Amino acid sequence: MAADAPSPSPAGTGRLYPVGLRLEGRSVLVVGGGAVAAQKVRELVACGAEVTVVAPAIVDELADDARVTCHRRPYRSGEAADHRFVVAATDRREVNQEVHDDAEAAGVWVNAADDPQRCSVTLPARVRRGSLLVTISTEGRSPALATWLRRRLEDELGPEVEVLLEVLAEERDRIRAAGGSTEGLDWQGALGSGMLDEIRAGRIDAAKELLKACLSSSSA
Ligand SMILES: C[C@@]1(CC(=O)O)c2cc3[nH]c(cc4nc(cc5[nH]c(cc(n2)[C@H]1CCC(=O)O)[C@@](C)(CC(=O)O)[C@@H]5CCC(=O)O)C(CC(=O)O)=C4CCC(=O)O)c(CCC(=O)O)c3CC(=O)O
Ligand SMILES: NC(=O)C1=CN([C@@H]2O[C@H](COP(=O)(O)OP(=O)(O)OC[C@H]3O[C@@H](n4cnc5c(N)ncnc54)[C@H](O)[C@@H]3O)[C@@H](O)[C@H]2O)C=CC1
Repeated sequence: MAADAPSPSPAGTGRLYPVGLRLEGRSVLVVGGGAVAAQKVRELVACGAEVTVVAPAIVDELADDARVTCHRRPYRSGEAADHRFVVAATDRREVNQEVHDDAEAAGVWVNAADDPQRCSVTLPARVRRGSLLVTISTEGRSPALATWLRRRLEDELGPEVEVLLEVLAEERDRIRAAGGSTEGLDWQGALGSGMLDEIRAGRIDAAKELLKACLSSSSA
C-alpha cells in the first residue's frame, strides 16, 4: 500500500517534539534481528514493552531471551499495523521502506535505523539516573555528536543526582500528602544552596535540612 505520510521537514528545522513513551505492556515490532536490532530491543524490553522480532536471521542474544517473541521469517506485508510502535532495523533498504510505509498508512509510529527521513520517531542518546532521563537528539544529523555529548553528561551526572532527585521527590510527595501545593516554593534556591555537595559528601540529612529550610522560608 502506498504511504499516505506527510513528508518530513528537512533536517535543520529544529522541529522534533520530545516525548516520553510509556511502553509497559504495549506491543512493539522490531523488524530485523542483527546487532542494531539487538541494541534497540535491549532498551525496549528494559522499558517493559512486549517485543516481537521478525527476521530470517536473529542473533542469539534475542533468540535466547524469553521476554522476546521471535519469528524467524521475512517481514510480511502489512504486519506493522498490528503494533503500537515499530522499528525497521534490517539491512535491506526496500524492506525498511515497506515497514515504514505500512506503519504510516496504519497510523503507527515508526523508527527506521537506516534513514532519518523514514522515521516518524528518532531515538535520542540517553543518560539515566533512576527516574532522571536526559536525552540528546540531532535530528539525525550527527549521531556521533549525540554519543559524544551523552558520554560527557554521564561524567557530569554521577549517582548523586539520583539521590538528589529522591530527596526532592520525597519532600514533594510529603507536601502534597499534607494537602499543600508545591508551586511558589523556592525549589531553585534550594537546589542552588549546596544540596548536591552535601549529598556528594554523604551528608544526605544535611541536604534534606537545606531543602526544608529553603522551602519553608519561601512558603510564608
Ligand atoms: C536517525 C537515527 C535513527 C534511529 O533512531 O535509530 C539514526 C540513524 C543512523 N545512525 C547511523 C550511525 C551511527 N549511529 C550511532 C549511534 C546512535 N544512533 C542513535 C540514533 C539515531 N541514529 C537516530 C538519530 C539520532 C539523532 O538525532 O542524533 C543513538 C543516538 C540512539 C540509539 O540508536 O539508541 C545512538 C547513540 C547511543 C549512545 O551511545 O548514546 C553512531 C555512533 C556510534 O556508534 O558510536 C553512528 C556512527 C557515527 C555517525 O554516523 O554519526 C547511521 C549511519 C549507518 C550506516 O552508515 O550504516 C544512521 C542512518 C543515517 O544517518 O542515514
Ligand atoms: N540507527 C543506528 O544507530 C544505526 C543504524 N545502522 C543501520 O541499521 C541497519 C541494520 O544493521 P545491522 O543490525 O548491523 O545489520 P545485520 O546485517 O546484522 O542484520 C540485518 C538483519 O536484517 C534481517 N533481514 C533481512 N531481510 C529481512 C526481511 N525481509 N524481513 C525481516 N528481516 C530481514 C536479517 O535477517 C538480519 O537479522 C543497517 O541498515 C545500518 O545502516 C547501522 C549503525 C547504527
